[in-house]
Amino acid sequence: MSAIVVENLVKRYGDVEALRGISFEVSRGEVFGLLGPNGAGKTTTIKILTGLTKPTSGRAIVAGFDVVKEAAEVKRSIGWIASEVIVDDELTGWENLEIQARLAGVKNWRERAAELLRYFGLAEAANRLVGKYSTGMRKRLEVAMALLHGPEILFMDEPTVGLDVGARMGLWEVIRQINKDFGVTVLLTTHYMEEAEELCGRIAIINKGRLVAVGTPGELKAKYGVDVVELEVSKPVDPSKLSPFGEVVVLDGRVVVKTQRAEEKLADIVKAVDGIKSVRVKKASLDTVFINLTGASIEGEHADIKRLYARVRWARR
Ligand SMILES: Nc1ncnc2c1ncn2[C@@H]1O[C@H](COP(=O)(O)OP(=O)(O)OP(=O)(O)O)[C@@H](O)[C@H]1O
Repeated sequence: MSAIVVENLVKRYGDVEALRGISFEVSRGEVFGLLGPNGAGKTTTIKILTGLTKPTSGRAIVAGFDVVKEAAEVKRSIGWIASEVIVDDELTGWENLEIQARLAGVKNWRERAAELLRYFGLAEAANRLVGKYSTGMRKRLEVAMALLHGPEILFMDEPTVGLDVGARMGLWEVIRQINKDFGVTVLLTTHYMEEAEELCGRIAIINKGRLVAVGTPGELKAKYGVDVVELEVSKPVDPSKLSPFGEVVVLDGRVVVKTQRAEEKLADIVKAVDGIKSVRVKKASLDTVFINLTGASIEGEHADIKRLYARVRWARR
């Protein structure tokens, strides 16, 4: 049986059509990634699947239960980790787990909490204030809290945003381990292609509320991979000068040329354009699949920090 079935999901917020009819399935035991540029509808999808908001139309079945008609059963079957901080710094790890147990109504939680703390290497730190934990320890505690009631499916909305490289890779390892050891199905959203490629068996790419591709990283690269030449320009560009080299997308201050064997064409491409400030060539990869399908470039670290602050502000509202 599938862990998640999404059928023609539509979500409107007033005039904004956040989801325009998306459908996909996630098998039990999969690590499945939802990828898409800002505003694509990733968070909206997760909110519907976790029962935080209702779809305008369409249907979603999570762990065998309808997200609208059987919301309580869905809640019991899933765990949810947001990118914004959910642990309380002024409590110990153990106390955080206790609060989670009470919120989720977990009986006999003490044994399970002790087992999870051991599993995540936090047993010795259990009675220390979380404010004194390292980032990696906090993340492991968050995962322990989400697993306390024994969910079948774990939803993670941009789980590694704002983490440094070490903590990010540590969390990847945790996700792989819990998937293997507990058989938990994971649906995560991410902006990082590397993360999707490292972790996800299959990936769905969403753009402007529509699902534009789904498959394993290998399948997506074989089907949609292109070389991308990205030019940063100081003057407007006439796209017809670049069209002999491939498909041209003109963005704000940037031009993207989607092509094959980019290295052979680079000299001619550069000659055809005035006012080039910088040139970047990306060989076919999941990055270029994403650019090809969404026209969006991948966000850099700077944008990442801005996103994190925006999310923390949002979480505090
Ligand atoms: N509560 C809301 N009210 C009105 N519009 C909303 C609301 N929540 C989301 N939207 C809009 O719906 C669209 C999809 O948003 P969503 O947060 O699902 O995208 P996302 O892919 O998660 O983006 P991001 O990566 O930036 O978080 C956006 O246009 C957004 O502005």
